[in-house]
Amino acid sequence: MTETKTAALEFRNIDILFDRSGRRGAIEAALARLDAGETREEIGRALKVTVGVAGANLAVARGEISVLMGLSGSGKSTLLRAANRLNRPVRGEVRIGNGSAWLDIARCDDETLRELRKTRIAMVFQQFGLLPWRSVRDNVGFGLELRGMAPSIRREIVEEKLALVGLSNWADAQVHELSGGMQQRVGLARAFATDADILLMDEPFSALDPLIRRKLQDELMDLQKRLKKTILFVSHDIDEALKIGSRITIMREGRIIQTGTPDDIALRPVNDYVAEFIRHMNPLPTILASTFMRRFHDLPLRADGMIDGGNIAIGPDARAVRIGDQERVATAHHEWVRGAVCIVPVGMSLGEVIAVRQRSGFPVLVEDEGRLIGLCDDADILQALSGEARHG
Ligand SMILES: Nc1ncnc2c1ncn2[C@@H]1O[C@H](COP(=O)(O)OP(=O)(O)OP(=O)(O)O)[C@@H](O)[C@H]1O
Repeated sequence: MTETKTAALEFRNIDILFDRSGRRGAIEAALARLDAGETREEIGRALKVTVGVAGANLAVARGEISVLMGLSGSGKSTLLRAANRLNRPVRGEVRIGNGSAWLDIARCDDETLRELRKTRIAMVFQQFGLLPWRSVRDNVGFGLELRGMAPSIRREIVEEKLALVGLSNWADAQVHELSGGMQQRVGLARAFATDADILLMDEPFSALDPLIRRKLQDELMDLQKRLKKTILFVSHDIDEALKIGSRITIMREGRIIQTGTPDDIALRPVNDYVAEFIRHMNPLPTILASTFMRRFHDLPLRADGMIDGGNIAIGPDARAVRIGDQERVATAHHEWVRGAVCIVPVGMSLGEVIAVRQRSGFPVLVEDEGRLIGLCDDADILQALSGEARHG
């Protein structure tokens, strides 16, 4: 399996059950019923055992942001918390790469687990998990302090991480003096300070108001470009998931329904349940030109040899374009001049394509690594807006 090679963290056949009955053998009985195909609800009713996660398989690749998405109670946090054994699976493995070998977090000894939590896996919570009576600096350095790191070295690392999240001037402030968004930055800095390569983020931004939330999402994506951590991120917001996730996993009633890239989820939902999530997303920042443009190789040629794009014709050298009986130049959108047709990159979002289309007044051409490959006209944009995006 190629995924295994590059995975930093891998869940294999994970079942996590919670016994509310206190009866001996309840978990084993629940597993037997689970294997016989009974639902979470049936098992809960019959045995007072909650199925938190069932049969979950997920590989999180090194350096990616993998988002767990689903409604409340779908098992996202339960699965996430198995990654540092805050929840212990009753069956299955949680594998983490350790040099050239794998370690099973679900079964390793306590000493190894403590070491992993200190050095490899850090967690950022929704409610920040900060110590309000400590200063910002002392919160960021908390994990290092626990590790027994000397104050002078600790201070250096803490300053560096505070600068990373833009809080250098707040180092001596008390945490309660900070706004929610700033407190969450302290949480991020603390996670970064440990140098953990795996970050677990449980709805870290959901307590924040929408503007701050979007800003922190942008900041996280920026930081991630530089730091290249492996991030497992829980969210119940499809827009957030599609924005920050390199891969998204949709969960329902403890089970994984679909794992895929944002495009897979948005354009190729495996069933109505996933499609329903997608119907509620905001397509403007999410859908990319690559997915709703018309590709040149799907378009007919005109008698004069130009590609027939309806309202626009594109010459064989692909820079000479014709609208009606007028020749136009095609130019990169950031070098736009009046009367020109704009060329945008294939990764441009629907919202931005609309803005460019609006400004130039012409259909928009799409390029990939310097080569023109397609176009977006009003009909393509409307189809994308109405959820009928073209498949890439
Ligand atoms: N420690 C626990 N003890 C008993 N039941 C639990 C425990 N943790 C989770 N559960 C149950 O497991 C199921 C999945 O919960 P989980 O918190 O993982 O869902 P979630 O998708 O993260 O939801 P939310 O978005 O509301 O946090 C729920 O039915 C929950 O009540």
